[in-house]
Amino acid sequence: MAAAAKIAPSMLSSDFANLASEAERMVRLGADWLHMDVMVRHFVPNLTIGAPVIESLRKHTKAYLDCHLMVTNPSDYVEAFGKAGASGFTFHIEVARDNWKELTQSIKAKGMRPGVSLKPGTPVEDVFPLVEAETPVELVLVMTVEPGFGGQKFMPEMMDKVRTLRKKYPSLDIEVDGGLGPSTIDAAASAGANCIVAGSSVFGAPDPGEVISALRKSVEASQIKS
Ligand SMILES: O=C(CO)[C@@H](O)[C@H](O)COP(=O)(O)O
Ligand SMILES: [Fe+2]
Repeated sequence: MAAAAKIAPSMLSSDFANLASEAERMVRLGADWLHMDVMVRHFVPNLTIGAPVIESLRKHTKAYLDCHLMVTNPSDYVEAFGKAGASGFTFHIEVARDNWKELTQSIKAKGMRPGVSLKPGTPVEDVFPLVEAETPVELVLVMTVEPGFGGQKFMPEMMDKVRTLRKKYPSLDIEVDGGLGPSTIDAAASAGANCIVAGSSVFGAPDPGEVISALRKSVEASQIKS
């Protein structure tokens, strides 16, 4: 069975001063997940949010908090994110080549769904062992921009990675992140992505609900065709 469509507005593009009401607005407009970008000025040159913000937001929403950790030491964050109420914990393979097994197990032990992400320059084969492990990751996040900032241009050449993953793992959650919106969604959806992160295209739209439903329609239409 096809993995269900999950539309995940990236809260990086929201009004951080009103995070709880922005989250509530996204859920009301049809978001399935809320994508939370964690950056601490190493791995990427930007600074966003950490566990205290997840903990505060959790008090205001029951939504699935899809946490994308762009940090060099993800294992140091597992305990705090589990306690804070994160739902998914996605780390980068580039910084977890030696400890991904223990890391995945600890994420699960703390009650979160483990995911792995790969930067544009990282070959897709690098994540196969994690999907096939005894304790597997449950989501692969294919970066479609260089991580670090919202509002960048979608890299269509990353769709080969999505196609490869979808062919090999028919029911895996495959997430795409970076530059997704109404003009790029068909490429990602037809390649087989089912979890769609979208920041600037949702928050910058006059009608964010319309964008969320257009993203969902494209994923569902591609699934019917395949
Ligand atoms: O992880 C990242 C950036 O590193 C993303 O989640 C962005 O926040 C997506 O923003 P848009 O490209 O959709 O504006
Ligand atoms: Fe992200």
